[in-house]
Amino acid sequence: MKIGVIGGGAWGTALAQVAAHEGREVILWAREPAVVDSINATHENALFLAGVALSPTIRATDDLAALAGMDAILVVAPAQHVGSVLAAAPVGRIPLVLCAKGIEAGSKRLVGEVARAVHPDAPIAVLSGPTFAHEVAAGLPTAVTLACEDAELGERLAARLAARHFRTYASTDVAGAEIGGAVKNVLAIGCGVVEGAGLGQNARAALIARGFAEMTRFGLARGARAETLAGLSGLGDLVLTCSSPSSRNFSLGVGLGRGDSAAALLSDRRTVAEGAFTAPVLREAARDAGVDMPITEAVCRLLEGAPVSDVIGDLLARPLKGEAG
Ligand SMILES: NC(=O)C1=CN([C@@H]2O[C@H](COP(=O)(O)OP(=O)(O)OC[C@H]3O[C@@H](n4cnc5c(N)ncnc54)[C@H](O)[C@@H]3O)[C@@H](O)[C@H]2O)C=CC1
Ligand SMILES: O=C(CO)COP(=O)(O)O
Repeated sequence: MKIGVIGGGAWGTALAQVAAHEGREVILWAREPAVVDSINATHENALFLAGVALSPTIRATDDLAALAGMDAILVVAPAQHVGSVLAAAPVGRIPLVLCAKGIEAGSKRLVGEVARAVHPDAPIAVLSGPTFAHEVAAGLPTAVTLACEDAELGERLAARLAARHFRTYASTDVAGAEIGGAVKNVLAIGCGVVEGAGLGQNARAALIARGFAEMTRFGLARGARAETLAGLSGLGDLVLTCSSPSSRNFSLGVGLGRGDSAAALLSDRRTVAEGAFTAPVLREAARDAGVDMPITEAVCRLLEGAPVSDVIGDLLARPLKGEAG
């Protein structure tokens, strides 16, 4: 089986490593010539996944045309860039496995909707779950959701992308898998703020639980299934990303919680914190759908520069309500 990977960041590289270890032929497209050279010459991605010895069979390229004829293409560019990169890729009817977590600004589309618009003949699947790239690349046990509306294709892809330490659980709920991954990044920024501002463990647990309620309300309004949101790609990833400074979203939140500005925190990073881009568009999408998302609203205000004490004070001052509400 020939696997193409679009995106030479940490996650594209880790997924390429899993596939190559399973004996797949892997071609990875990267945007940065330095990544292509580093992978081909030294079998390491020194820019985005330094210190991991990659399989020498992974071939990197800067030419999207090299992905023609693959059996499946993993799409691992940041959510805001998936549309433009896919538009230049020779996809046709090749199954696309979408691995980015986010909502496109402006269009308010999930990544699957973006991919369908660009390549309407390509079957779409979503791979999502609690997956820090460095752990996956190190061969540590990991489990993900592999969602595809075509159940038979989904099971085939799940079998072919799995490895002994990388368990894939098939699902047909594409929207559910996508929404969990997109929303958890925003909530992880909020949990980071709690950490950075020293608000305590109780507050963080409350934010995870009430954040999950938000994710569920939004997901159900957009056609997701509750069991998907409670699974690996929803609650599973929410718990991971909200508990660890390994998360770029969580660590962005820690900086905000300490009083640094979003602009300063985002300006000197090469890696992506998807929640910063998803938060404003998620807020718009939630308002469109008539869904109350107070934590998402709070994260947006913090990204816009509102003082932490004001935002937390306003969250706590909201009228009391029933837990199911
Ligand atoms: N790193 C991780 O542990 C995981 C990441 N993801 C998701 O995978 C996606 C990619 O993230 P990472 O691989 O971590 O990236 P990264 O943060 O390691 O690297 C940044 C990536 O963004 C790309 N990029 C920057 N500007 C671009 C542009 N204008 N056009 C196209 N690409 C551009 C770079 O080429 C590079 O591949 C994100 O949606 C992320 O949420 C999902 C699961 C785990
Ligand atoms: O999606 C991830 C883990 O599942 C990675 O999280 P961060 O993008 O916040 O680092």
